[in-house]
Amino acid sequence: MLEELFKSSTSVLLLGVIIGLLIIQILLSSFSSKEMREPPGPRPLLLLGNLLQVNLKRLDKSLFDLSKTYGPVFTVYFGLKKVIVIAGYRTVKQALVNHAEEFGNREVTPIFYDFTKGHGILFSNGDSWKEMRRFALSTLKDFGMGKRISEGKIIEECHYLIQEFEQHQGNMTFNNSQTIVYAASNIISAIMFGNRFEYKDPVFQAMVERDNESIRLTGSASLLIYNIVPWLGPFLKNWRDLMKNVEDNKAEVKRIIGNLKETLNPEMCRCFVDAFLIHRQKLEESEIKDSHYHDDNLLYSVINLFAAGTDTTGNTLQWCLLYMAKYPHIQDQVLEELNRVVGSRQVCVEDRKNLPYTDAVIHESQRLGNIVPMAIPHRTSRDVSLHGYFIKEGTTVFPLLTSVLYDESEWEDPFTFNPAHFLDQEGKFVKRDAFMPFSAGRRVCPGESLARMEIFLFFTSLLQHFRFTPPPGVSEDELDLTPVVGFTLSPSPQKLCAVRRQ
Ligand code: HEM
Repeated sequence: MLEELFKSSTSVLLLGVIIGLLIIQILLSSFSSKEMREPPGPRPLLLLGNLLQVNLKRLDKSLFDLSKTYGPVFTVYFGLKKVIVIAGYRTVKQALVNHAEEFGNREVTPIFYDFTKGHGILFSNGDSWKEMRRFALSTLKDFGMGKRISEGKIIEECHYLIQEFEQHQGNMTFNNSQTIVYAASNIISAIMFGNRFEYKDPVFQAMVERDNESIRLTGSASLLIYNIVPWLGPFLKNWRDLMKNVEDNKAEVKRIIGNLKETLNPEMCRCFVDAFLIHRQKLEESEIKDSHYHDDNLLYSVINLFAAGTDTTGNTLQWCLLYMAKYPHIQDQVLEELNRVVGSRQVCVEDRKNLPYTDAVIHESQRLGNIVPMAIPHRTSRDVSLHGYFIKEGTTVFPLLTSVLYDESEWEDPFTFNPAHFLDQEGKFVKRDAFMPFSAGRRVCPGESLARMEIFLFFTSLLQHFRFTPPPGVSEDELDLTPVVGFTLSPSPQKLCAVRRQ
C-alpha cells in the first residue's frame, strides 16, 4: 500500500517535473523566437524588393509613411539589399544612443566608396575613422569652435555678407542663396586653409558649386539605383557627372594643400591642414611610421569637412530666411526682440540667452527644414536586438530623422512652422529632446556647435539690417516650401527681397 502510494506520488512528481520543464521550454522558446524575430516590412518582390512600393524621389517621406503601417523598426528591400529603417524619436534615440556601439558604424555604399575610398571621416570606419574624427574634433576646438576665435571670424564674415546684400539694393530682389552658401563656406575654409575667399573668386565658386551639385546628385533616384547595381555606374550620366565633380574637387584641394605644405612653419599653425602636417611630423620624429596620418586621410578629411560644413549651414540659413519671408508676423516678432535686446550694436553669441524667441525661430527652422532627412546610412557593428527584433551584424540601417523631427507624439504641430514648440508659457526658450537635426550617438555631427554659432550670428546679423519679403507681385502664400531633394533637402531656388531696415 505504502509502496503503491510512493510509486504513484513519485510518478505524479515526475509528471509534474516533466510538465514544468515543458512549460519552461515553451516559455524559453517563445521568448527566444520573439527575440530572434526579424523586423516586419512590406512583402518584397523577387529581385526588385520593395522598389515599387517606395518613392525614390522622396524616400524619407515614403519610409515615414511605411513606419505608420510597420512600426518603428522595419525592413525594406532595395533590390536584394536589405535595410532596416528606424523611426520615431524614442526608437531612434534608443538605437543611436543606448546602443551606440552596435549602431555606430557607417554603411559605405558604392557611391560613398567612390567619394573617399574608405578614408576621411564621413564614409570610413574602424581605427582610421576614430582617429580622424578625434583629430577633427580637437582641431576644430583649437580653432575656436564654440569659442571667441570663431565668433570673431563669423562676425567678420557677416560684414562681407551684409555688404554683398547691400549691393543688390537698387535691384531689390535677388536669389541670395549662393551668397549665403559662400559666407558659410568661408568659415570652414578659414579653419581648413587659414583664409577666406572672395565671393567672386571663380575657383571658390566652382568648388562650392561642385559640392552642391554632388549632394543633389547623390540623392537622385539613378544613384540610389547605382548603389544597388554598381556595374551600371559608367552608363549613368549622373554617376559620370558626379565622378567628374569629385575628381575636380580633389585636384583643387590637393593644390591648396600643396601650397600650404610648401609654406609650412611648425612654429605657426595656421589651419587644420597645418595642424595635420605638424602632427604627422611629430609622429615621424618619434619613429611612428604607419600611423593614420597619411596623405589620403588628410585630403579626404579636408574634403569631407569642407563639403559637410558648407552646404548644411548655408542650406539651413536659406530655410530660415525663406520662413521669415513666408511668415511676416513671425519675422516682426524676431525684429522686435532684436531691437529691444540688441539694438543696433553687433550681435554676439552671448546674446542668444536673452533672445528666446529668435532662438526658437532658428530651432523651428532647423526642425521643419529637416535638411538631412535620413542622416547618413549606418551599419550594425555586431548582432543587436531592438524592440524585440533581431538585427544581424553588418546590416544597413537608416535612422529616419524626418520621423524624429516630425514625430506626432513629440511635437504639438509637427507639420507647421510654429516657434512655440521651443517656448514655454512665459516665452522662455525650452530645449526639446526630439530636436535631433544633427543626429545622435557615435556618429553625431562633429560640426554641431560651429554650425549653431554660424546660423545664430548670420541670421541675427542679417535681420538687424534687412527685412526679408517675397519679390514684388508674389504673395507670401506663393513662396514655395517644397524642397529640392538630394542627399540633403534645400529650398527651391526663388527670389527674395532683402529690404534695408532703417
Ligand atoms: C546645420 C548644419 C549641420 C547639420 C544639420 C548637420 C547634420 C549632420 C548629420 C545629420 C550627420 C550624420 C550623422 C549620422 O550619421 O548619424 C552629420 C555628420 C557629419 N557632419 Fe554635420 N551637420 C551640419 C554642419 C556641419 C559642419 C559645420 C561640419 C564641419 C565642421 C559638419 C561635419 C560633419 C561630419 C565630418 C560628419 C560625419 C561624422 C561621422 O561620420 O563620424 N557638419 N552632420
